[in-house]
Amino acid sequence: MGTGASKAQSAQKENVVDNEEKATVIQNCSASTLPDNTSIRQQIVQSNPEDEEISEDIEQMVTITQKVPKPQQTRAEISLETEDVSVTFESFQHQSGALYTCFTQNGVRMYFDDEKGIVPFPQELYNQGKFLDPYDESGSIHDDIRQDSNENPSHLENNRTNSICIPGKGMVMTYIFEERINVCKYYDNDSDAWLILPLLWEMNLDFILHRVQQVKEALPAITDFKEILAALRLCNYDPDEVISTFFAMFGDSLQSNINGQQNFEPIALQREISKKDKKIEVLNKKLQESESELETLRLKCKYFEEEKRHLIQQAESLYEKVAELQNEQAKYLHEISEIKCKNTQITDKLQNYSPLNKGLLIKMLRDAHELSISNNKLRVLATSGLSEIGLSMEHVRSMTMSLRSSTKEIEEIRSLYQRETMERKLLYNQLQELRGNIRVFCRCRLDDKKGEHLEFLSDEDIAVNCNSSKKRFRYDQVFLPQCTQEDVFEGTLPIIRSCVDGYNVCILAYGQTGSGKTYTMMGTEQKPGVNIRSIRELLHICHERERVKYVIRISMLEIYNEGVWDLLSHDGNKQLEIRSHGKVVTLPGLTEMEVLNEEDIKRIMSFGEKNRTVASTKMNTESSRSHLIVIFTLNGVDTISGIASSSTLTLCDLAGSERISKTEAIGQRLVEAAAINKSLTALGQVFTALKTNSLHVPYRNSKLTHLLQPSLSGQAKACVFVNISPDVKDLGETLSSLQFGSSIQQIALGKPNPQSSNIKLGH
Ligand SMILES: Nc1ncnc2c1ncn2[C@@H]1O[C@H](COP(=O)(O)OP(=O)(O)OP(=O)(O)O)[C@@H](O)[C@H]1O
Repeated sequence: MGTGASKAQSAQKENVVDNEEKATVIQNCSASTLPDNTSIRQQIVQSNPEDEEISEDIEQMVTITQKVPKPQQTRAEISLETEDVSVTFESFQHQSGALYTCFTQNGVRMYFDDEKGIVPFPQELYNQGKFLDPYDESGSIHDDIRQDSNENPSHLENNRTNSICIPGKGMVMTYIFEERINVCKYYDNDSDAWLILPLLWEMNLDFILHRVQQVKEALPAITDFKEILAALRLCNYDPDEVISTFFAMFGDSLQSNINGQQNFEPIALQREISKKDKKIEVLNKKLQESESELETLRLKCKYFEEEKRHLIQQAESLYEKVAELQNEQAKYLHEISEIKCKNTQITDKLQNYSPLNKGLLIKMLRDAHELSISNNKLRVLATSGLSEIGLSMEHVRSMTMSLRSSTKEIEEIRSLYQRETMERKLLYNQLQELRGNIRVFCRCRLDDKKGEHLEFLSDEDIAVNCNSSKKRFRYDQVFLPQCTQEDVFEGTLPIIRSCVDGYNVCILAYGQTGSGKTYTMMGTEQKPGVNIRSIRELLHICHERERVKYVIRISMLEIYNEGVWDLLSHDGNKQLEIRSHGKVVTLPGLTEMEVLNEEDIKRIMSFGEKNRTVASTKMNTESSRSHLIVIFTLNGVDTISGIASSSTLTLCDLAGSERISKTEAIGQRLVEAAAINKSLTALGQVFTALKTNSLHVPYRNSKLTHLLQPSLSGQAKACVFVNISPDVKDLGETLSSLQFGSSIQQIALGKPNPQSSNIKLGH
């Protein structure tokens, strides 16, 4: 790997945010910026069958450019030399602000579509923007396509100048301008302006090809030239910048490929995962929108149901009234007709009928008439009420229909979402397998003093705001201050289980003093930490596997001032020597105690803790100035097959990681701080060597790394907790811890392999 790669590594740390943004842009424009040759050909032939010959030429050119011409190839070999082809480039400004490069070939206007490649310019786009006339109304060249009207080609004679043959235009001059996007332009004599040179033609420039080749050589894992070219454009044709951006995107996957392993699977998986993530995001959004639409419909439906009930009640009471009135009317009519009949009879008989009765009759007739009018009014009212009810019913029916279809749509989206999420999970697991087995978690201490400087962006991302810049870090998981001990243990559960399958497992807590390492590892009586929960889980799994007989032993050690001390020895604190034979590390004389249940473990650990306190008091130091290591050895024998397995679970509460300069230590404290610094630096060096697949991993640079060698080599699974304080006064230490953690995040221990090298204790 050349200088580009080493530059890339340091840039990777410094420019996490910048590179991530660029990476997103590169990913967005990659693979779609240049079309695939078959699709170009199809599209051109479809749009204009007579142009098959031209399309063949283009196809040939794309094929050649995709294969990357060897340096001795001349430009003539890869240019489009068909005489009868006339190409005119145009710029189309979409109302969204996007600028499309179009060109016209034999009367057909084509453009570079981000997804489909070269396609005929869609009819519907004509109304959504305008073609930029190289000359605006005032006669001057349009700003969006003009590079610099003062820049005459004759002034631009340097190594950024080139020339290229564009069919129909002949040789044109190209120039790489000093700006970020679309920097390669060609000089168009007809319009006297610098116009954008499409990527397809840009591939013909030696200047560009040389840089593409440089990136390709440094990163053989990136095989797509279109992607490299698009990235180069974004990075001002600086191959080093492109390399570091790709590092930010693919990290250790590129690293392992550089080291000769021709396995590009992780990159493809990462791409797949990021595609899936995007899809999931879209589906998620759609699901949310549909759900909120459904909620609105549900509310509307509820409202109309209420309305319907109300109207039905009204109609019922109206019907009752109408019926009552109709009865009354009928009664009156009956009475009237009776009276009328009697009246006629009486009139016939009595010529001089009393004027009083006549008046009564007239009054009754008038009453009957009024009753008939009010009856009609009621009838009209009842009819309109009924038609209103009919309308409401219609409304409710249509609402129910759309509710039903929305529910169906939501169900479909939900099942699609679940499928995508499942697929993502599968891909993620595959990626984890390929990456090796080191998980890095970040946990923030619970504190009222949480400042604005920490931003928890997602389950995996945390950002620190300092000096008006934002540094972003990605972990396997970020635990918020309010996360419980149960939540935190969930993350480590899978690797604890693999200890029973014969893997060496190591859990480390890293962070400054007071950041919550001991709380995470040991916890309290009521809220036990990872230590107790892990061993509980181990005991539980061992108990479940009836066929295998397990023997579990515990040892407890302390590393203080580069000395290893046995905390379980009964004859006071005993110093131990680390010996190694090949990959096997031994600690002759180390006390190991067999444990059968949780009570045994608690009792033994509290004995060890007491020994630690006595020792630290004797030495006038604080226990947080040493590394505490608890090792569980698990030996299993399958009672049926007789197969034996052996593994270790190493739990490590590291000493505070604060820098010596901060502690202002002198005398004994300075010696302590220097020892801690040495061992944590050695830990960092081990991780760096693992990251670069170095032939030599400096495990022996400190007692800590020497002891942890079997748990940090290719045959182990590890889990690192980076504990941070939310207090703004700890900002510096928080940043340095997060940086340490994120550098481990990119390490692959290698594919784990059960039952290999081990810590052999007490021999
Ligand atoms: N997530 C948390 N929730 C509640 N209390 C916490 C949490 N993390 C830490 N604490 C409390 O913060 C204090 C400091 O934590 P702890 O002793 O675990 O830090 P440490 O990093 O181990 O420090 P040292 O290096 O001195 O051992 C303790 O009182 C602990 O109970």
